[in-house]
Amino acid sequence: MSRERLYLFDTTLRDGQQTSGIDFSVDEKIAIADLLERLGVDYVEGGYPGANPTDTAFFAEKRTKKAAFTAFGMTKRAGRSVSNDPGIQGLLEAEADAICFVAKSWDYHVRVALETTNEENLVSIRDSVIAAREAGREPLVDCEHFFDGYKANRDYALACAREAYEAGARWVVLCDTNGGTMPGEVRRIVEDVQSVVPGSYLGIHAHDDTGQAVANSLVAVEAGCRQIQGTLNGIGERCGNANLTSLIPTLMLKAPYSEMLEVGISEEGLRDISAISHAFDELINLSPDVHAPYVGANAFATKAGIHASALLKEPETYEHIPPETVGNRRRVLVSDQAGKSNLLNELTRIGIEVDRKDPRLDGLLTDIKEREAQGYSYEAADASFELLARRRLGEVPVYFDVKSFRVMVERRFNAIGELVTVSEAVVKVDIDGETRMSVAEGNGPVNALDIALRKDLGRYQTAIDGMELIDFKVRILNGGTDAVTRVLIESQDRATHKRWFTIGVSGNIVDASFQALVDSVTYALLKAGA
Ligand SMILES: CC(=O)SCCNC(=O)CCNC(=O)[C@H](O)C(C)(C)COP(=O)(O)OP(=O)(O)OC[C@H]1O[C@@H](n2cnc3c(N)ncnc32)[C@H](O)[C@@H]1OP(=O)(O)O
Ligand SMILES: CC(=O)C(=O)O
Repeated sequence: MSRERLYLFDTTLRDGQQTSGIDFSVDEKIAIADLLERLGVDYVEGGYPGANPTDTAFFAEKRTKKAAFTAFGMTKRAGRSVSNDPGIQGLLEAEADAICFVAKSWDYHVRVALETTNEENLVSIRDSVIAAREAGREPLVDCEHFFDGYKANRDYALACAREAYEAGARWVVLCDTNGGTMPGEVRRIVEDVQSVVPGSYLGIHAHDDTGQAVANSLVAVEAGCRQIQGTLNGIGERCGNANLTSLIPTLMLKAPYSEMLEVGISEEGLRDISAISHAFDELINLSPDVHAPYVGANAFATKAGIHASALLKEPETYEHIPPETVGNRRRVLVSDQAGKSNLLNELTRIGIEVDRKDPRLDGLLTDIKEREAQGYSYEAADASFELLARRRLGEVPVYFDVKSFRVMVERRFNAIGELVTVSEAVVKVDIDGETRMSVAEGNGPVNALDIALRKDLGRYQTAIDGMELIDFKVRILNGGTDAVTRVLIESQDRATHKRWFTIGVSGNIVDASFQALVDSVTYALLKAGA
C-alpha cells in the first residue's frame, strides 16, 4: 500500500525565537539550520526578515540546500497595496524559497487587533499570497487563532482558509495560537475545514499550553492535515510548540501513522535524532531534559530490579521501541531499587565480567544499597561506581593514602589595598611509604584542595597531568542542622575529552568535595593503567 506524504515544517528559528530567554545570533541560526538539514525536515522557517537586524542578515542568503528556506511575516497592512507595504517588500526581497504569511482568521482579532473589516482582511490574505507567488516564492498562510476563530464565527474562519487556498497558497496552516484547543475539537474542526480546503493543502500549528500540542498535531493528521509545524525539543512561545523530536519518532514508528504516511526523514536521520536534540540544547545552553520522550537520558532507563531482570531476558518486556532506532540507549541503573540483574548489566557495560553466582556480587549490592541510604547516588557517578565495584573485586591499587588535608578561607586586603577572599589548602599524602605535603591557593576551597591534591603525586604525576575539573554540583539532601551534602564532580581528560563523574557525601561540604576529588584522581590513575 502506498503511503501519503506528510511534510514537516520546522519553526525553531521563528516561533522558537519567541521563547522567553532565547535570542539566537546569526551564527547560532546557521548552526541550527545545519542541524535541521541533518535531520531532514522539509521546511526551515528561518525567522522574520525586516523585523530585526539578525533575521534580516540571516535572510541575506539562502541557508538550506534541501529544505525549503522559509521567511515569515504578516499579510499586507489593510488600506495599502503590497507594493506600498515595506513589510511585504522585505519578505519578497529575502533570499527564501517560501514565504509563510501570518493571517488573522478570527473576526474578533480583525476588529480589535487590526482595526479593519473582515472583507479588507480577506483582501490582505489574497493579495499577499498572489504577491509571493508572482515573486516565485511558495506561499503558505498561517491562519492565526484558527480554532478559536472557528468556534466564534465558523463561516468567517472558513472564508479566510478558502481565500488563502484559492489565491494559490500551497499550505493553509490551522494555528492553535493560544494553545487551548482540545484534541476532539481539533479533529472535528479539521474534518469540517476540508469542505473548503483539501487535506493535502492543510497544516497544523499547535501550541502546548495544555500539554497536548503533540496530541493535537497527531489528531489533525488523522483528520486529514498533511503538514505539521513544530520545533526542536518543543521550544516556542509560552509553553512551546509541538515537539518535533517527539513527533518524528511517533510518525515513523507507530501505527497508524507509520502505515499510512511517509515523512522525508531517513532511518539514519531518525537514529541521529537524540544527538541532534542534545546538540541543539548545547547550542542554546540548556541541560537536556532527561525525561524527554525518545531522546531523553531516562527514556530507556530502568531502575527497578524486577523490570531489569525481565528486560535483560527480552528487552521488549519493558521497552516500547528499541532505543537504538532513535539513537538512544538502554540504561539499567544501579541504585537502592536494583537487583543483581541491574548490577550485572552495568558491570558488563563497563567491561567487568563477573559470574552471577559470585558471592562478591551480593557484597557489592549491599555496599551500594547502604551507601545510597547515606545519600550517595551512583546513577550519575559512573567513575565512583566503577571504583566501588573494582575495589570489591580487589582490582584498585592504593596509589596514594591521604593522611590529612586542611583548607582555610581568608578575607583580607591585598598588597594594593583591595578586599579579596583567598583559599589556601594543605594536603598530606603517603606514596610508597614516603609522605608528601603540598600547599596551594585557589579561588575557592575546593579549587585550592584540588590543586594541592594534584600538585605532587610522585611517580603518578604524569598520569594525571592532562586531567581537569569541569563541573561541580552541590545538593543538600535534607534541611536543618544535620543536613547531608552530596557533591558531584565532573572531570575531563584534556587530550581525549573523555569525561567522568565522581561523588562524595558528608555532613561537611568540603569533606564531600574532597571525597569526590580523591575518586576523580584515583579513577584517572586506574584508567591510565598506573
Ligand atoms: C502568533 C504569532 O506568533 S505571530 C508572530 C509574532 N511574532 C512577532 O511579532 C515577532 C516579530 N515582530 C516584530 O518585530 C514587530 O511586531 C514588527 C516589526 C513585525 C512590527 O512592528 P510594529 O510595526 O512596531 O508593530 P507592532 O508590533 O506594534 O504591532 C503589530 C502591527 O501589525 C498589525 N498586524 C498584526 N498582525 C497582522 C496581520 N496578520 N496582517 C497584517 N497586519 C497585522 C497590527 O494590527 C499592528 O498594527 P498597528 O501598528 O497599526 O497597530
Ligand atoms: C503563527 C503562529 O505562530 C501561531 O499562530 O501560533
